[in-house]
Amino acid sequence: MGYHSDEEFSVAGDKPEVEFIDYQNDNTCQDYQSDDGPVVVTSPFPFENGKPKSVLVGETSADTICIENTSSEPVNLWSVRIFSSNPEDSYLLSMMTPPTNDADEEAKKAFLGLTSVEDRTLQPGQTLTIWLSCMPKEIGLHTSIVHVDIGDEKIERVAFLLADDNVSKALFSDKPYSRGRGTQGKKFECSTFVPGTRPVRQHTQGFKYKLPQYAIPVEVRELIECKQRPDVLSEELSMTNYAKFFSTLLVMEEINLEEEMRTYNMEGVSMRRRGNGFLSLEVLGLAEKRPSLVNGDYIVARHAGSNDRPYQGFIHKVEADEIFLKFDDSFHNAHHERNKYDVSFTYNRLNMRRQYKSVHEAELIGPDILFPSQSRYRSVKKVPFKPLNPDINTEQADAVGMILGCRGVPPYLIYGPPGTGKTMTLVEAILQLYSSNRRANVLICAASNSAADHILEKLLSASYLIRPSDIFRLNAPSRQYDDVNPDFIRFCFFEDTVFKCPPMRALMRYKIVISTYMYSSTLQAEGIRRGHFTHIFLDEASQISEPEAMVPMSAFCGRDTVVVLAGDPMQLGPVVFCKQADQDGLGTSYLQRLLCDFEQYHLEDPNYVTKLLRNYRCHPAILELPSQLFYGSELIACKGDEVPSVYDCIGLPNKSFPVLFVGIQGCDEREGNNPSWFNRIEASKVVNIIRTLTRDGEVREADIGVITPYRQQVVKIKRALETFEMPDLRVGSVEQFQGQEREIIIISTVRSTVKHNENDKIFNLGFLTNYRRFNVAITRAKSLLIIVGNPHIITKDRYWDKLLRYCADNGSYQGCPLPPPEEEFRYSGYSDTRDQPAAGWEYNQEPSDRGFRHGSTPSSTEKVLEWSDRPDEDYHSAPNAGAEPQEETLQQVEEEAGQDDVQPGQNSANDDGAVDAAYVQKYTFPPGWGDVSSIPATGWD
Ligand SMILES: Nc1ncnc2c1ncn2[C@@H]1O[C@H](COP(=O)(O)OP(=O)(O)OP(=O)(O)O)[C@@H](O)[C@H]1O
Repeated sequence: MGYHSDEEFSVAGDKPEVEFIDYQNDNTCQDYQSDDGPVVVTSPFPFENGKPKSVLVGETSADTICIENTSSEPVNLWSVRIFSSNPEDSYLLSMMTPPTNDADEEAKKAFLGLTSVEDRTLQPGQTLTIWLSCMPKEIGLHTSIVHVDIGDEKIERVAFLLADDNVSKALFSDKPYSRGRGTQGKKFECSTFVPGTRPVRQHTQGFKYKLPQYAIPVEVRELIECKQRPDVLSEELSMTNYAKFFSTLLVMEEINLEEEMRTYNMEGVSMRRRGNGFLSLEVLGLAEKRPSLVNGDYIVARHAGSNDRPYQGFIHKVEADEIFLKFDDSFHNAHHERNKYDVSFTYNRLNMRRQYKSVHEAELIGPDILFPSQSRYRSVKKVPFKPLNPDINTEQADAVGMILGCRGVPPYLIYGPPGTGKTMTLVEAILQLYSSNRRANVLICAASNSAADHILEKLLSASYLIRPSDIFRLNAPSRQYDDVNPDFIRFCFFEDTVFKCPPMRALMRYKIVISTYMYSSTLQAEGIRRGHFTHIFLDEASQISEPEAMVPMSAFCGRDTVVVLAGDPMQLGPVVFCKQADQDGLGTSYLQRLLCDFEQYHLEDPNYVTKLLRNYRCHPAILELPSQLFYGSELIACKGDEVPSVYDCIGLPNKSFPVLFVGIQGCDEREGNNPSWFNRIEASKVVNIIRTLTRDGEVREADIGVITPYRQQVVKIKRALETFEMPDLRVGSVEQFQGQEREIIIISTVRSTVKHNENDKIFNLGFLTNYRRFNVAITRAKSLLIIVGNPHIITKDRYWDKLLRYCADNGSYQGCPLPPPEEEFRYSGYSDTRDQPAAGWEYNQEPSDRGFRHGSTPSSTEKVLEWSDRPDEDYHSAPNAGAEPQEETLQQVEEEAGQDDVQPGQNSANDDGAVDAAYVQKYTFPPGWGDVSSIPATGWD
């Protein structure tokens, strides 16, 4: 289908450049060669496996455009011309075969590239062959629009080439993506099974406390599976319904996780006999933790298609994509290599059980933790102290003084925007307690292993004070020994490189214990009682759900325990997979509930709370935008505004503005059955920037961090960096960087394809549209922030667009042509209720105001009206205009979004970095073209 119009082409001088043409993998402009008219024009550079053809930078690629007159009359070919190319002038037309890369110089010189071919007659049946060639100088997508003006027809062809370099080429994947994952949720009916052989317990000591099962009550399960809302969720949260309320939310979450885990079930698979009496099973995706399985988990298997009683197989070892299992002996004896099995994975309930227990026991610790009343107003006597850290400012010192003066609950809160020294204040308070109060026993909890290590690191930087034997870093056995910084190993307890909880007598000797929230329950199992810890510090407390926060609190809070929470509700919140549970309260952190529901916190009574606003981390230019967008411009930049000259090597366009947007049109892809996205072109660009920065040795690799929202992009960038041996350079997700900082942060945004149709322009940016993730990502850099991404995609999200314009307005944009400023969207809603600044809460945008205020959640109806009210864009020049809209079902989209970078049981299984849930949107979009609005319409309508 070509485009036919009665209008004339625009005059040459008016023609716009191709700014951006998008495509989708499986349907392209490639089928436009069968035109209705008498002239047939072929499309150059057909897609390969649904993707643009890959070419190497510096090499010439050429393909033909054949113009055939199929009529019985001669037709006049008025012109064939390159209407526009991106990058500019990257394509040429010619009447002869362009010289190949190894052709001699003379042939190359003799080659005459044109931008247009004019005036000739095509006889009936005659075919004219014209060559379109491109020699990319840069990596990224190269596009060209070719116009053929023949007889009465005007026909358009669009060419795509993706220019790779050696780094991106090495990341190329020829494994096509398929959504197929296991048996897609097929329920494996088995109420009982033949028990398997458990691995030997990793704990040498018998736990004094046995964690109850907390089986899901049948009636609650039925209710939730029938999509009915349990009554308790409509009640106001109180001391009497606290355990029931949160248990119900946990059940909803657990059922969701079970379903998710079932989608990995497999049918008709084989197992292999391995040494030491194991059977091994290949589980594709295991390396990416899809599913997340660790030693001690189990699967259930039976002969394929049978209804036999199934067998339980415990996982004794996990290696790459294989698990090593032990079933009952009878299963092993009956096994033949040719046997086929149906396999069901089970969700690891351990962390859920810890949380059920925590909410049940929370009722025992009384209302001062759960519902700190205003009637029992407290007046804390600030304790004077001599700061150990000479840098701490007045507000931080006040907070420490108050913490030292606290006697028992309610909790004390330190909250404030990124980089305002919350962790530093906690560290000062801990060190003051340690050095001045020999009775003090401190427990510090963090949301992930990396966050817990970060606190250990900060404490150790004052190591002249702390005796190493007084401090202990508790690790779960599932944590890999090699994952721990060798400097920290002496603070851990392990046997044969397996981490353990030390025996009670050793535990009692430590003055400072650092753990993740979840694994702190092991201390209780080991015998530590309530009241042992005089102080409990909960860092990044806004990142965890209330039941998670209750794990250490309900286990260890005695009457006199001082509890201190630090966090920022505008940064990443709790990980919740079930949308309903998320909305009903599981997505609200305990810290947020205190700030929201209790006046003494809400009004920032200094007896309960300190708010920090001085930012010491970021260059003022890095800070300005997040301060404006999320903190009512209240943030005070305390870092100097010098930009080190060592950054000149990357050619900062504005030398005093260290926020650089590097625009690149790459290709977002997925491979195998892994739903996470990657973009090899961006990966290569990131590596290139890193190599330029570190070339002279003035910038250390440890000073650089790479943040990208997609797990697979993390893998690809790490792989690309392996070649250049940069082990100290951290590449991770936003979640893994929360609480952390680097001199230089490079963000790779990955997404490069937008899907939408005429009526529904809701964007498919997935993880990028979470404002909290955005806020965390852009506030990690101290001196230089570089964003590598496709500006045409990024601009579709309100916040990323602001960042893009912020860079452009300050002359700090490099790369492909910028999209025109988007029509100012009136955002009455966001991509979902969690996706707006603090659902139910928001920082007040009035600088004079206090900061927080209650807000209301715009309804989704408002959002739809808003979008459908937008004037229709000009679609008729789209090559697939008129194509049948393809509707993706909610389920498909949920599957896609839900799997993006979140794995059920990930935290439960490996106690590792928390990840935020994907928030699901419903999209309707056509196959074929993406951003149809960006195809130049001039001349064709
Ligand atoms: N009073 C201060 N003077 C100088 N530097 C400070 C001060 N307070 C904090 N910093 C520095 O600011 C940076 C951020 O501090 P910190 O990590 O404690 O902030 P945070 O509020 O916990 O950040 P986030 O919200 O991102 O977790 C660190 O480099 C820290 O050393």
